Amino acid sequence: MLPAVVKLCCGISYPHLRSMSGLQRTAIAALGQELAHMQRGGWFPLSEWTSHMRWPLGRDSSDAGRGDLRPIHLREEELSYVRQGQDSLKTALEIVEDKDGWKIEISEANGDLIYSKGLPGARKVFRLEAILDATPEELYEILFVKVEEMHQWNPNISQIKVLKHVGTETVVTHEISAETAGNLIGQRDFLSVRHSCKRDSCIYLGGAATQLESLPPQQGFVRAQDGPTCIILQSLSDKENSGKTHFTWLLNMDVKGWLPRSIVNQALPRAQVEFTRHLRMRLTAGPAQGGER
Ligand SMILES: CC(C)CCC[C@@H](C)[C@H]1CC[C@H]2[C@@H]3CC=C4C[C@@H](O)CC[C@]4(C)[C@H]3CC[C@]12C
Repeated sequence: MLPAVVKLCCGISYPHLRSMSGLQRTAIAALGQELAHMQRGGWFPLSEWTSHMRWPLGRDSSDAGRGDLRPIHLREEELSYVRQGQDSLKTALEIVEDKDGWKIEISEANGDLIYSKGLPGARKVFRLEAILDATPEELYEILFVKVEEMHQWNPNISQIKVLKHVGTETVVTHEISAETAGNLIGQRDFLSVRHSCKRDSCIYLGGAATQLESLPPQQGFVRAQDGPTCIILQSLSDKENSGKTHFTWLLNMDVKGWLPRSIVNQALPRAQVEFTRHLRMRLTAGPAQGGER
């Protein structure tokens, strides 16, 4: 019965589907994938993920500077990374947008503020709020598009590699933090799915730990987990702040290993302060090696 109904619906909607573009096409391709999956006997409730297709992929998300040509035949594995990315962003935004229970952890002389909050399970998350002298697009370029260059301007990161691109909004990355003098936690590696989404005057970056068969935990490294995490880049339009960005960053990290919680809870907000300091230096100095900003 269900396949017959689906066939009937497809017949009726075929002319409309042909004229669709951008996100609509991706959504339809995703639906096609799901139906194929169901047909192969791997049924799982559609509603579990269709809710994410509408959000946070808003009407603008297809144009984060990347045109309209999108792969419409995502493989199931790739689709799963897109879903993980969207889910991480959604979960992280829920944490950030819940106004209860935040307390100021660090207040910097330059106005940057870091708040913290305990989540169920005794984990503490940190939220940095800062104003940066760059547009959201410039920051998106530095933080997402050129993520592999991050070690050039941030000595706390020793390497970031993009292992997989899924469309233009989702990547799987392998990150290795540096063994720096001030870092009591020691070197870590991370395997993360990172997802971007543009809506109105905001660009959102989400991320969470993921798995990749070809990159199991590496010998000699403690694999930490970053996320669900997000960065919100909100364009400021008032007179004195025009061209600037309100930068919100939720750090939600399980550093793993055997470490006293008090050490971890001091190191994480400090890592945020450091990160922002280097980001500002990158903004004033431009890229480390040639090229235009
Ligand atoms: C304290 C120790 C364990 C870690 C210190 C380094 C931390 C601060 C580093 C390690 C990996 C880094 C992340 C690597 C990749 C991205 C994706 C990018 O789009 C936004 C920044 C973001 C999210 C980085 C934020 C800073 C980060 C979390």
